[in-house]
Amino acid sequence: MLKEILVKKKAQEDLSNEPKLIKNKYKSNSLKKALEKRENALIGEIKFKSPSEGKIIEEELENLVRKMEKLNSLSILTESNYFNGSIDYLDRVKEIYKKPVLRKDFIYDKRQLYQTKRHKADAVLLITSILGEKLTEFVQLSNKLKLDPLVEVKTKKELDLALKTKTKLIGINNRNLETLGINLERTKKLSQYIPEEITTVSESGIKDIKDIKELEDYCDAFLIGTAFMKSNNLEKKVDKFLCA
Ligand SMILES: O=P(O)(O)OC[C@@H](O)[C@@H](O)c1c[nH]c2ccccc12
Repeated sequence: MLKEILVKKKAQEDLSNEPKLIKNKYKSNSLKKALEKRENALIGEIKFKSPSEGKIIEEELENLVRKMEKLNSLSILTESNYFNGSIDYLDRVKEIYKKPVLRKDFIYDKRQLYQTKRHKADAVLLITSILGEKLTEFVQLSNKLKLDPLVEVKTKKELDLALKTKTKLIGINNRNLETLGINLERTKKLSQYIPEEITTVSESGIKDIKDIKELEDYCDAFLIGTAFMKSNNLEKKVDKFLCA
């Protein structure tokens, strides 16, 4: 799956004119800091479609943001083919939501980091299985651009690579990107190797308070998308998760 997404993305995206920002024109909000508040350590994700769910929701982006505004941070899917996202969503969200916004996409080229910054995100997802040994350089450039990198891992080997970088945020993805299956045990298994000073985020497949209770001793924060998007009362769902 990951491979297909990347092939299509690379074929469509023209990064040749992406300006390299010299000055940091945009101030950014620290995602790590936002997640340090134990009672609001949630990243709410906006995604309209996904390979595992198909179509998820049809609603105006701004409406969704307003309903989620109590959350301390948001993740915005910007990949277009498989997730119906758009890079412009970042600008639209930042117009009305002043807390940290994470760009959720498939980053393979450093120019995408400048692009992310230009579209005003505060943080960026870096997927270890895409970047491999290049991860260190990408973390460095993200930090330089004041884009908090959230480094995503799925295996112990990927985690070892992530720990060699200067990242302060690590996300453990509970979803297998090939089979799309969920395994929450992965958070339990991998978190034990992550040093205290790093903020550990458990990503994907968290459906209800029970899942949060099961994992809360193993991580510092949660990234939740589908459960929010599919809820028939999003504001209430946000309140419920915030009280967990
Ligand atoms: O909708 P969920 O199961 O709550 O998952 C959210 C998020 O973790 C998931 O969208 C995700 C995690 N890593 C990714 C990488 C690319 C695209 C999407 C993702």
